[in-house]
Amino acid sequence: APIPLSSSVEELYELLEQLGSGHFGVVRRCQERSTGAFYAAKSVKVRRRKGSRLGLDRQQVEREVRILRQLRHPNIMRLHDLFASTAEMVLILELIHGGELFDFIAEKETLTEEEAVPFLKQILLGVSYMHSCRIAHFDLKPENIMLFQKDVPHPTIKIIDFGLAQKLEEGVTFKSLCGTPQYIAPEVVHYEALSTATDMWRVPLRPLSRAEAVPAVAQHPRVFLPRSVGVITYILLSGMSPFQGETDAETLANVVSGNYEFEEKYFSQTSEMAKDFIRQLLLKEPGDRMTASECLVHSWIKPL
Ligand SMILES: Cc1ccc2c(c1)c1c3c(c(C)cc1n2CCCN)C(=O)NC3=O
Repeated sequence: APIPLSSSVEELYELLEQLGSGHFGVVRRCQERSTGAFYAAKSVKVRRRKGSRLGLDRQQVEREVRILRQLRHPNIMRLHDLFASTAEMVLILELIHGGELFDFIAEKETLTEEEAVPFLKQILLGVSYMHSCRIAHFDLKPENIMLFQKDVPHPTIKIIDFGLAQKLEEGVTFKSLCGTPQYIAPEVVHYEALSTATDMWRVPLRPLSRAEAVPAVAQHPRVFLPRSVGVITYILLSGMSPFQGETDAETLANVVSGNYEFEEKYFSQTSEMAKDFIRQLLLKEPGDRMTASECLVHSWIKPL
């Protein structure tokens, strides 16, 4: 019998329980029939017609796939297979068992510096690799940082969900919707040049809907570092968000003014090196922030 040109995902994979759903679509555990191996199947409804509101833009999903195909790093989830039909696309992804870093912190309240540094080092390795490929994630936040397994002494970090990622072409300015800026970076608010730093400046406000996305001009940036590693570090060590205000407006004002502090109540046990690491990231001027590689050799991350 002729080999079918394109088979449906169900022919090759048994779809199992739902693992999560959100703007990224629906994620289910699945098992490859031929090998018995388990994966995550992320199915995304794509628009049938240009103008329709339902589903995501096919180009956007195709961009995610193109980007995932370029990335091969132990701290970035792997794309295993892809199925596309007129109504939906199914990405077969590496199955990550340990859940979100966010939940892991929630269980522990806060992490000691000894626990936080190994996580941050892996995030930085994944981020610096992605940025060296000139790829910006544009939606990096604790929900998108998962643990490969969690009940092990040294959990492996996996960065997931490149649904909003962009390839920063050499010298090319591209306009892009900065997706859900759950963390409004100062440069976004002021419509200044965005870059990989913007990709990472992330202050966890309340989850905003995609509709609240702020159009942003992402320009060809110098590849430098994101503020969000600073924010994520602040949260890992204190359980608090540095710019959180009573209302989103207040949080935004704090973000734009760049004012935050190390409250004694939460930081009395924190080392000067850890605070210096955070200070060198939570800088308003994107160009002043450490780059990922600079972070990796900061005295707090790289012991002498
Ligand atoms: C065990 C488990 C539970 C929830 C999962 C996943 C795995 C998961 C996975 C992925 C994505 C993009 C989202 C996922 N979600 C949705 C929540 C992500 N923040 C993925 O790429 N591999 C996963 O295992």
